[in-house]
Amino acid sequence: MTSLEWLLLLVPTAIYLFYRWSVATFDYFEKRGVPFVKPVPLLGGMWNFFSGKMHMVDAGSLGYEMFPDSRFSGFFAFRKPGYLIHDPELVKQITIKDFDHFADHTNVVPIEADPVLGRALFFTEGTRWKHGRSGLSPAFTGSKMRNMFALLSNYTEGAMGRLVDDARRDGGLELEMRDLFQKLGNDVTTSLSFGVEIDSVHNPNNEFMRRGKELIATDGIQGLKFLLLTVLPKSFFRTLRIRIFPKEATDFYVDVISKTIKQREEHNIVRPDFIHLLMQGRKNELKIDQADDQLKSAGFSTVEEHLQSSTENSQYSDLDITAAAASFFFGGLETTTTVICFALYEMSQNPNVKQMLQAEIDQVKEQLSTTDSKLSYEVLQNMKYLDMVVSETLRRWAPLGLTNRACTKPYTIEDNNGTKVTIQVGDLIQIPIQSIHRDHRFYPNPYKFDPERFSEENKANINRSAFLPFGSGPRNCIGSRLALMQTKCFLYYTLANFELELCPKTDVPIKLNKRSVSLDTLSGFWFRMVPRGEMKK
Ligand code: HEM
Repeated sequence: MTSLEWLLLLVPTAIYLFYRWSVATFDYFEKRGVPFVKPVPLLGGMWNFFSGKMHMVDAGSLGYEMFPDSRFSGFFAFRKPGYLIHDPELVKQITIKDFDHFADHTNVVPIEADPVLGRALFFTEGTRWKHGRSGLSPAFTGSKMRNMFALLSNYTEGAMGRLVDDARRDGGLELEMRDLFQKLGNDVTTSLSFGVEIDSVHNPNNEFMRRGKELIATDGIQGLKFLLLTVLPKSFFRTLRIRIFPKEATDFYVDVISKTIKQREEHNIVRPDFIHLLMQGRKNELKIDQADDQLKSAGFSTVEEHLQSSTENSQYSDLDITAAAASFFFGGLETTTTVICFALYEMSQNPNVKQMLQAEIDQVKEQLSTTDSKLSYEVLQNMKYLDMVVSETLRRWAPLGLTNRACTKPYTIEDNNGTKVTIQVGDLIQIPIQSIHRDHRFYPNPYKFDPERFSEENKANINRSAFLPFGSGPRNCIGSRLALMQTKCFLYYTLANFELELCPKTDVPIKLNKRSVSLDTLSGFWFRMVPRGEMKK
């Protein structure tokens, strides 16, 4: 045969074999009698996201809408089959009671590939995770949050004061809220996690802001790597030494942490932040406080810690401390910014909610000024309407609309029609937080923004298994208290200082950016900020 004839034979054969390989797993659910979302060759259910048809969370939760009567359905992440768990009681069983069958998240980063991300809690597995979680959890208790509150509150009060000055000087400010609260969140996280104070609103090009953006990027190549972590074997990243975070960003943070620790040790500096707590941790001095019992709740949405805390033998290296601090950035910045932006947007559409919240804030301000005191952690936590608004925002606009688990021990589940299947080690599990939060069976009129759902009288009717903004079980969000404290503090000072008017640049109703991995809008959240008492136009 001539070369051309070989080519004509081999190319179609290779294409055919590749096609057969790409669809080889697609009979997985049919064989097991599980309803499933029809996959597209090679991409599986990801096609709906890659083609721009759906947001990643909607594409991943499609089975929930398609099979409302099933407790679970099947999906394909590329070629890999996975189960979407619809029934909140089954979610609870998997994440709490039978946690030892689903102890890991699916995206595990080997430390040989990425020394920082591989040590960050969300991306660790097995004993490394257990050790890390029980060591870190004493740093997130109510008393530790209360000790950090002054740093957070003083910064936020100062930042809002500077914005009021800017607005007075310029006759109002027109700002995009995601950008603004990312800067404020970046400054707070840098202060609490790295012990450094910055002002990113007035100095947006500072290195912490630049590096912080690199850390949290979930688009482009970094985003693709995160996606591939779910479906490719860990050995792929380990063998090829594929980093997720850029090396320069990692080196920058390790250097900052090492210098800060050295300086604090040399000069006996104590600052109530995470570095201090983690330094205590490595000396086995980080303990649960007596006050923690009373300060357990930071509001309706707080999740409980399931593991026994322990800092015994926490041999934290500077790299471990850097990884913990970086993971707070990664886990906390986008998520808290999202809640604040959507809360402000919803209040612009529901002026009665905004008025009630501002009335509560004004009352607190008044009480504080008569006793000449400052806002405290306890006072903030006692603000009932603020808690209702934050809980409803977390329900309506859950920042992480999907979370996952990897099966670590075989597990049998049964559907309403009696079909039983055994989930095998390594199989993917997705938990559709957003779909559950928007299901009329749990929340009547689910698309209505209605903080009254969480009022004293009504909250007893909420099915706690169907409220999952911070996930569930031992792998729930370790930072829920910090997230709630920061979100409430930002909202308090924003609404205490400003009237916010939505600008025409922002779409109403809001249009989501389907290409974004996080919950983001196409046109941003543009508001005109006018200092209170100066409304004009
Ligand atoms: C409103 C803000 C936040 C939301 C909605 C949120 C939500 C979540 C969710 C849904 C999970 C997965 C839970 C699961 O799989 O069951 C998670 C995990 C995690 N979050 Fe958050 N989070 C927020 C803020 C924060 C903050 C401020 C921090 C740190 C300072 C943080 C650190 C983490 C970490 C480290 C994990 C992994 C825990 C583990 O695997 O053991 N998050 N978060």
